[in-house]
Amino acid sequence: MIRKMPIIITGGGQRLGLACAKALVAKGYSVIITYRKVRKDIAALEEQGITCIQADFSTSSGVDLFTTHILEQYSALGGIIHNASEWDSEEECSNTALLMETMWQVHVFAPYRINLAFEALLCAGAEQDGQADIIHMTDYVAEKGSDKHIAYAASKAGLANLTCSFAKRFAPCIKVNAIAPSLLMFNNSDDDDYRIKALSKSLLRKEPGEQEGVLAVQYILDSLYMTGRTLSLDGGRHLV
Ligand SMILES: NC(=O)C1=CN([C@@H]2O[C@H](COP(=O)(O)OP(=O)(O)OC[C@H]3O[C@@H](n4cnc5c(N)ncnc54)[C@H](OP(=O)(O)O)[C@@H]3O)[C@@H](O)[C@H]2O)C=CC1
Ligand SMILES: Nc1nc2c(c(=O)[nH]1)N=C([C@H](O)[C@@H](O)CO)CN2
Repeated sequence: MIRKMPIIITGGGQRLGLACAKALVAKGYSVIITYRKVRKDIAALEEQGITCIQADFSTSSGVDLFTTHILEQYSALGGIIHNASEWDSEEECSNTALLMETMWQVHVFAPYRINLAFEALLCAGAEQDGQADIIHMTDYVAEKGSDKHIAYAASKAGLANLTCSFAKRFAPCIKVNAIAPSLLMFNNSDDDDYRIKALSKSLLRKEPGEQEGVLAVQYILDSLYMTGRTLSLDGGRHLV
């Protein structure tokens, strides 16, 4: 069932967020994306009728600016997909206090504040469409930890926990679920050795691509009976 109410995708300027935005608008959804850096795809998205809002969630004021803008412009929402994310490691960032602050800010503080701010809009959307959705993009390492991305993994664990709390708080009109990929797509900067090692971590040994994440989003949006749960997209990594 296609929602009439707009769905917000944060971090929609590239990769998974961009793929989700294109897939949903192609199916007839009304889509809003947030982006931080101005990228080549933004103009094309606007031509497709996608509302593109610049937002930086690395500060509390940046989150407040975004929520205020949406509350002024919209009276109902069909959903929000918290996809925006920084993937920084302790190796790359010597200031580990700042690293943990940033990870927590983007992956926990921002989704927490945005979910609370948009509760009434999402309930109004559920009145129109029959249901509304919050989807948190977490990560396999939220459960298992990561020795190279400690702050990142901890913040994704915090986001995973928000899934349970908001599912309880917002039921029955808003479903709240998570998607936990292990590997969806590499970054251009990933060298061959890194790629070979990453592929060997799962049973299926493949880089599925962003469409694997798009499929999971579509499943959750279509589901009538899933909330407080996580879809794991990990190629059997938990059995290696
Ligand atoms: N790619 C993968 O294999 C995996 C991905 N995931 C998760 O899936 C989701 C999508 O992954 P992927 O597409 O690779 O994500 P990206 O690394 O491409 O990040 C998505 C977007 O987040 C935005 N973003 C980063 N920091 C901020 C900020 N402070 N404020 C606002 N926006 C911000 C970026 O915007 P800009 O570029 O404009 O700065 C970027 O376009 C993420 O949550 C990720 O953690 C989990 C496991 C594996
Ligand atoms: N925000 C991001 N989070 C993650 C990314 C990414 O590119 N951006 N990539 C991964 C890796 O794919 C990792 O799961 C395996 O190499 C994890 N999170």
